Amino acid sequence: MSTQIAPASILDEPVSPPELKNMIEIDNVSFSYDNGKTNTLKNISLGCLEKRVTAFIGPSGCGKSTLLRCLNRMNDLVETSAVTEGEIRIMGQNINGRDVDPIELRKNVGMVFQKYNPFPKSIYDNVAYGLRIQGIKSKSTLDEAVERSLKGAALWDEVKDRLKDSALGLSGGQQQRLCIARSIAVQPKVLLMDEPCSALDPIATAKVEELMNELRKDYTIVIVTHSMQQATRISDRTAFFYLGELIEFDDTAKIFSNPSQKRTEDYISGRFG
Ligand SMILES: Nc1ncnc2c1ncn2[C@@H]1O[C@H](COP(=O)(O)OP(=O)(O)OP(=O)(O)O)[C@@H](O)[C@H]1O
Repeated sequence: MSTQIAPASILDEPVSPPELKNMIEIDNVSFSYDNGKTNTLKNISLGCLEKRVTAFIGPSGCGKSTLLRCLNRMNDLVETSAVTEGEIRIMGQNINGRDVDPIELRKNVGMVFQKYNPFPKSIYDNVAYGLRIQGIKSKSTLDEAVERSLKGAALWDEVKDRLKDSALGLSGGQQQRLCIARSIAVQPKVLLMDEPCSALDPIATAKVEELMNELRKDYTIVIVTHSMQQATRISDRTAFFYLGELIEFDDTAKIFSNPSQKRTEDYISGRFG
């Protein structure tokens, strides 16, 4: 079955070697926003391989962001919401267990949002923020972490001479890479990205995509994207959702060249969504 002409992957090693483990295990998860009256997510099971990029795709309202926010318990902020069934494990630990502190969880599971949201502080202070709230005061430790994180976010060369300037003076693409630097400064294991390029122009998008290829060497990445071209370029595996259900989950190359399900085929070929 041929679908659409998909652009080539930009990833260095797009294969999934069998020795890779699942960093995230989503095991038969249902989720409700309204005290269990209706389930927005229904019986979702999938695993996200460590140091690989998993893309969530599907039409608006299918539950991609909801599932992403379940992974660092951001949905806890909605009082009436809950995982009604199943379990999510990260590094083998049930993240909804009673002993899990969501603030601790979020140190390991960072998040980058659609609308870049630097603090109205200097570039340096933005990146150092998470470390300072962990109580780190040593200037040399902070300097080192700021440089490492900005290099890791491919922003160092552009800002190294103006670290004390306001982050709000950077371009949109630079602000998004600064937010990525802020997330990786605390050395999480997982990076969740909710449409990180949707507010960026094509050049800034290309930079963030190249950056993701680099970040994937150290982090497990889960990205929600509306762009099927982006999913093809930067993800190893893709999950297609529809009306709160996981319809198909497979290697990205397979999903976009030879999907098993008709609904996946219809979606990626633009017949709906
Ligand atoms: N805080 C909330 N309270 C109640 N319902 C919500 C909340 N957030 C999302 N929903 C509902 O849950 C469903 C799934 O929304 P979600 O944002 O996860 O979908 P999505 O696939 O990410 O959509 P989009 O691509 O448009 O961002 C939608 O019907 C939405 O209205």
